[in-house]
Amino acid sequence: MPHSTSPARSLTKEEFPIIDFRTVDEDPKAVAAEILDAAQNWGFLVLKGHGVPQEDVDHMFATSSSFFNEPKEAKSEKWMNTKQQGYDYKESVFGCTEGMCFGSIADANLTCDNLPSWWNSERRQEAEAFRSKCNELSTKLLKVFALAMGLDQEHFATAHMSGKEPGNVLRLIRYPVLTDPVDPSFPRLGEHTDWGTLTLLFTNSPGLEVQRPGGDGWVPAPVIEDAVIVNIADGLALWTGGLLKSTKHRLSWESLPMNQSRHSIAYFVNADADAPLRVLRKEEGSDSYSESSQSFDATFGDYQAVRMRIIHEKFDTDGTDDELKLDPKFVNLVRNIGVAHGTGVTFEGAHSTEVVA
Ligand SMILES: O=C(O)CCC(=O)C(=O)O
Ligand SMILES: [Fe+2]
Repeated sequence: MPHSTSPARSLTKEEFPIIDFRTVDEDPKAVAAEILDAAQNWGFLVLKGHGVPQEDVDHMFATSSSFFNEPKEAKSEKWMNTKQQGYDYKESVFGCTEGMCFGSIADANLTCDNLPSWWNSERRQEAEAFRSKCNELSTKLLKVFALAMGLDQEHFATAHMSGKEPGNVLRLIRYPVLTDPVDPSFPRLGEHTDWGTLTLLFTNSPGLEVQRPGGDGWVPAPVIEDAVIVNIADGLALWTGGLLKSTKHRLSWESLPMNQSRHSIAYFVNADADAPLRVLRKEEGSDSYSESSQSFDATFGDYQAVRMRIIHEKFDTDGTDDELKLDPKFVNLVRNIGVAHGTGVTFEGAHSTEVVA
C-alpha cells in the first residue's frame, strides 16, 4: 500500500472561503475585507469572477494534456533548470507528479532554450499569454491585500515588477496514473507550503487537501467551475508578520488514488529578488499596518536563498551559514516559518537541480 494518511474530513462548501471578485471595481473595500478575512484565517480561498477567461483556461488544460500525453523522451528533452523552465518528473518524498514549467521574467519563455521542442512558437505564445493573464490577476490581488491592510495600494505590487528576477512561474501539472507500486513512503503530493508570495491554482478535479485553520485536520478544497484557488505563500506570510497565513496543503493517496490522474495549473508569484523584505506590523492604537522599525536588512532574494539552503540541508548545526552573510536572526526567522519544506525536487535519474516551488 502506498503512503497512508488519515482521510480529509468532509466539509460543506460554505465553510471554505468562496469569494466573488466580480464586484471588486465597484466596491473594492468590501471585497478586500472578505479576501483579507479568508487569508487571515484559512490562507486559502476559492475566487469566482477572477477575470481569466474560461476559454483560455480550458485551452491551456487541453494543451497541457496533449503535452503530457507525449512519450517520455519528447517531454524530457529539456529537464527543468534553476530558472524553472523545462519538464520535471518526480517520484520522491515530495510527491509523484510531473510538471512543465515556464518560469522567469515576462516573455522569457518565447526564446528560452530550455523548453522541449514540442513547445513550438504558437504553444509558447499560448503559455506566455496565459502567464500574463495570471499576472494581471495576481497584481490585482496584491493591490486588494494592500487596500485591506490600510497600506498604499501599490505596496506589495511594486515589489513584483514583471521585468525583474526571479519572476513568476507557470507550472502545468499532471499527477499520472501509476501502474507500478511506488515506494510506500512517497506521498501523492507531500504536505507543504508554497515559497513565493501568492499562488493561483486552476483545477477541474478534486484531490487537493488543505489544512484547517489551527492545524485541525485536512479538508478537500472545493472544485468550483470557472473559479481559481488562491493561496498565500510563505513570502507574504513573512512580509505581513504572520497576519496572512501560509497554509499547508497536500494530495493524499486517499484523495487521489494510484489509478486516477489529475491535472492542475499553478501560477507561483514571487517578489523581486532585490525587493526589501520589511516586515509589516500594526502599531499600537493604529488601524493600519506599517513597516516595522525592527525589520531585518534582507531582500526577498535573501529569503529565497535561505529557503534553498534549508531544503538542501546546508546549514551548520547551529543554523548559521557563513556563505550567506545574513543576520542569523533572519535565517532563524525563515527556518522557523512553520514548514520550510517546499516542494523542491530531486529529478529522476541523474537530473538534479535546485528548485523553488
Ligand atoms: O496540484 C495541486 O492541486 C496542488 C499543487 C501544489 O500545491 C504545488 O505544486 O505547490
Ligand atoms: Fe503548493
